[in-house]
Amino acid sequence: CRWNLTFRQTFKDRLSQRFENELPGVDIFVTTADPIIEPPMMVMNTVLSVMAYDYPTEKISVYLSDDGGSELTYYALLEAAEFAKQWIPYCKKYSVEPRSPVAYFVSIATDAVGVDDKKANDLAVIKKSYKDMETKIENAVKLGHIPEKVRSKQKGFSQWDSHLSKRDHDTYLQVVIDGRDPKAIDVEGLVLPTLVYLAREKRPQYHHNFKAGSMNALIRVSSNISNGKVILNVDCDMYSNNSMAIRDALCCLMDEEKGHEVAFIQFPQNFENLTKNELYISFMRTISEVELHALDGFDGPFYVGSGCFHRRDTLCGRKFTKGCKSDMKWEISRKREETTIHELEEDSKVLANCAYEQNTEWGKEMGLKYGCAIEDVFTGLSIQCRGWRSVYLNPTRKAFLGVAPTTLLQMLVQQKRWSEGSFQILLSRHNPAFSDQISLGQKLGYAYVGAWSMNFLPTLFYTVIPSLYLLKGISLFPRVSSPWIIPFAYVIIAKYTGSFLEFLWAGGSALGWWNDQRMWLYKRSSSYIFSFIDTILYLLGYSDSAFVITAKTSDEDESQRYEKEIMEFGASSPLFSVLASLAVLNLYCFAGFVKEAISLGSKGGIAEVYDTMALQILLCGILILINLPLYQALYLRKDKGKLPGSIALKSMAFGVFGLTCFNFSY
Ligand SMILES: O=c1ccn([C@@H]2O[C@H](COP(=O)(O)OP(=O)(O)O[C@H]3O[C@H](CO)[C@@H](O)[C@H](O)[C@H]3O)[C@@H](O)[C@H]2O)c(=O)[nH]1
Ligand SMILES: [Mn+2]
Repeated sequence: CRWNLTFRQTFKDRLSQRFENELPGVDIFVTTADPIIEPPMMVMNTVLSVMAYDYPTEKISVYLSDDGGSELTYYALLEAAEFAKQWIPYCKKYSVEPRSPVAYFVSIATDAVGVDDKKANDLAVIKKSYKDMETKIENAVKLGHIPEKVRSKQKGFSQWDSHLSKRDHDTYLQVVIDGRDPKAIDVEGLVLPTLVYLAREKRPQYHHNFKAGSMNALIRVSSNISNGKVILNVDCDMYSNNSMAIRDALCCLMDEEKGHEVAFIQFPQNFENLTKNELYISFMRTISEVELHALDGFDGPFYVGSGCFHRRDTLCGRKFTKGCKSDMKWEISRKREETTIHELEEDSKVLANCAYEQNTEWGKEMGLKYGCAIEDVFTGLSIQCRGWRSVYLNPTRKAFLGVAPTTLLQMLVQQKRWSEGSFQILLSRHNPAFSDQISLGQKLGYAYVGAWSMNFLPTLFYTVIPSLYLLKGISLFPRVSSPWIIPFAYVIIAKYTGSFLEFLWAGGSALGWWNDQRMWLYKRSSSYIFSFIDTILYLLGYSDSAFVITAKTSDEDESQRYEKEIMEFGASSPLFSVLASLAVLNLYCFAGFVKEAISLGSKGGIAEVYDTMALQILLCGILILINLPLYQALYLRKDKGKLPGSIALKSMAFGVFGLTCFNFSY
């Protein structure tokens, strides 16, 4: 994975010089699924940030897909559209960065600007408008529905009159800002980007295919409304942190020599809410700063969902053909200038109905692929198998910032979904090994993530067996005094110094690396076991794969502990039962060994023990150190984030049971 790291730099001024008047239309998709887990205010900040890109506004169209089918989200979008009229000109006037209002307000030190200054005045005005919008939206959210007074003012709400539930409703679609309308202008009189709300039809008898389903509905609806040649897709928490990102991506897509081979440009997933030592997701650092750069050296990175620019036609199944340079036209084809907005809405709605995809290639060769827990990687793979390459861009000013999981359980559940999806790909007939279109390096890249799940086997082996044998006094590794220790010592030292230095190089902290080792262990000994079992059951037809949405909020207590980097357990999940049982088993083994060693020590046989058992002592000892926060959560902590008593009991019972079995079998 580290053979051919590739780093790219773009020259945006040259893009402007050559192509400023021929820049393509860009359709931006934001997906949300639940107004509770994904608060409308957060979603609106993302929407506003992408509406305000440094790019000709008439060429930007923003589509919000709401799988929650919630009128609260719709209402929030109406309010955001009003606020955009002030926000977009403000951003352009002061070259604001980042362009998510809330992130911007946090980032500027208010006391730095003079009071009578024009800028300070503008800032106060814009802040006030933002507050007003926020109050209105939050009040509606608190209330749980839209007050009749507001409802009656906007005919769009009447779509909800027939609403049955989140899983059973018509298509709701409204062009909130019609970019073609000469009256759709901001406070400075400049045109606004097009803004569309979509909640695709949901019926219990049709599978909705989660995010992939909503993306496909968006692809069709947008093709009927703005038909931008480039599609950017972001998760609802991933706001734009760099207003130049569209131009960065276009530098790669419009490159006259190589651009025609490129299907998509992936930016890394970075996070805003990280603590100093990244308690849970420090591994994303290695993925973003090292592994994706490495894949870029082998014909391109995976498509990892958020922060990715696609060519519309390659996303819809187009094959790469050598010498197709000439028909890559970029002109904007704003469709149907003459249709009225009402007509446009009505015939776009049909495209988002459940039955539309029946007996079509959607979900197979068209659009995002269905039937995999990570639709993104699966879709990217199929694009690469059609001969395209992809590009990884990681500018210094991060292009997108999102919300990382803030509890251990959220992280483990997310990891379960990711490893399950990768394993599904590996076991399917789409296994990249069979493709003759993708390079060996890329195949190895897919194999590496595909095998995540299976890693639980060696991990379980190494966390259980050497410790049990340590207790028994049976040595499994070479003696320290034997030359056979050299390969072991070499691998251990080289691997860990390597990964430590790399982590620091990638911008992490020493403690962050230590946390990373813990997460390495926890993912492998919980998420991966369950994803392995679930994938096998899924293949045998016994279970259906689901998409558990990652929560993007946490309560006051929880976030305080997160800030202080205290690990959050607090739930009785089977994932925790496994982790606690393994930790307790190791504690017993180590304690038993220490007791034994003390009595041996008094008889003088201790040196022999160290010589024969050194590696097992090291391994078991490190497992204990790494598990310290878990023991605390089991036995010492009193707050809500501790492990529940039931898990303490279970893990103790398992520990005793494990030891007894082992004793009897030996
Ligand atoms: O039925 C659904 C479920 C999810 N989503 C949206 O999908 C996005 C990602 O969901 P999240 O719970 O945040 O998942 P993550 O694990 O953080 O997301 C990563 O992994 C997913 C695949 O597992 C990809 O879809 C994402 O793009 C990628 O960022 C969010 O905007 C959701 O609103 C939907 O639109 N419909
Ligand atoms: Mn997410």
